[in-house]
Amino acid sequence: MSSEENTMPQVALTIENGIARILIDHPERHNAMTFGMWQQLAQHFETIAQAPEVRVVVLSGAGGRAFVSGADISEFEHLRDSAEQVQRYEDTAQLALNAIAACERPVIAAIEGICMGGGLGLAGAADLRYANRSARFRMPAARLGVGYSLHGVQRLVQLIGQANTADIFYTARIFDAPEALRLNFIHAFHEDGEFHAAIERVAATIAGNAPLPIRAAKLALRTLSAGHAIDAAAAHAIEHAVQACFDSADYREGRSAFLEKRPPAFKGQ
Ligand SMILES: C/C=C/C(=O)SCCNC(=O)CCNC(=O)[C@H](O)C(C)(C)COP(=O)(O)OP(=O)(O)OC[C@H]1O[C@@H](n2cnc3c(N)ncnc32)[C@H](O)[C@@H]1OP(=O)(O)O
Repeated sequence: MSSEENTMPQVALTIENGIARILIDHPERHNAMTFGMWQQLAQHFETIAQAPEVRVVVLSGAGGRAFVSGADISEFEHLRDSAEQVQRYEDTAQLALNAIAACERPVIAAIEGICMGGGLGLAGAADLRYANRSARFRMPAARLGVGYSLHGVQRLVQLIGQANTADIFYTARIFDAPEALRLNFIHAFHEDGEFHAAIERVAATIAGNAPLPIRAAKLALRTLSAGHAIDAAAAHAIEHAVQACFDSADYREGRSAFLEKRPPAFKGQ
């Protein structure tokens, strides 16, 4: 038995230098998400919500060959053989995906290798998606006979459009990183040997920027992507978040740093 086979599937969180790293760790199944892993993922976002020092979250897969290969199919027999069980599973996965979308800090999906099924959903819930050149993408629902939730389809439509979503769903074909970029699913891909450094650079850049304007922008983006008219309460919440930027010490720091030709040091206040 290899050391990989001894690992317990888990989702691990570490926080260091303003960067929260969430590692999907189930490499012997290409980081397939078990029911327990969806629960752990949601819990980590609760921890992050209570950790004001976090400026950015990086979501990645262990082992170097996969980001996430989707839901763990070996559990389907036990967890998805009645309508209630399917609903419970969907609700649990949805809770984790909503936690990513609702996180006030930007979430980066670092897609190294396989990104399929629920892995596409997971990456799609993040704010930013970067892949390595060897990454492979697929929406295999139609090859497996599994249904995909309305939210999941909606998120893909928002990212890659209705026609492309239909294409990748109906054909269930594998596509590569250049095509994922062309479809607008990812922002960029990097050569395999440069991938980790590229992720570190973007995470450090975001962590060094002022948190309040980022928070206000994420709130606005999230409200706009809800797909319905913005009501007065939502508009007020966004205006409030924008105003908080102008009232902040970081705003003064940003202006001073610019005028003094030095890098800014933001405190998130
Ligand atoms: C609402 C959301 C629903 C979903 O997400 S449903 C799941 C959607 N995902 C998939 O359908 C992907 C399934 N996996 C594959 O098609 C293949 O794997 C890959 C193309 C990703 C990789 O192929 P290769 O490199 O040949 O590896 P390998 O030998 O197939 O995989 C190594 C071990 O990993 C297990 N595994 C891979 N993906 C999953 C998964 N999603 N759930 C459970 N197990 C998985 C395999 O079975 C195998 O296991 P063993 O070594 O015992 O033969």
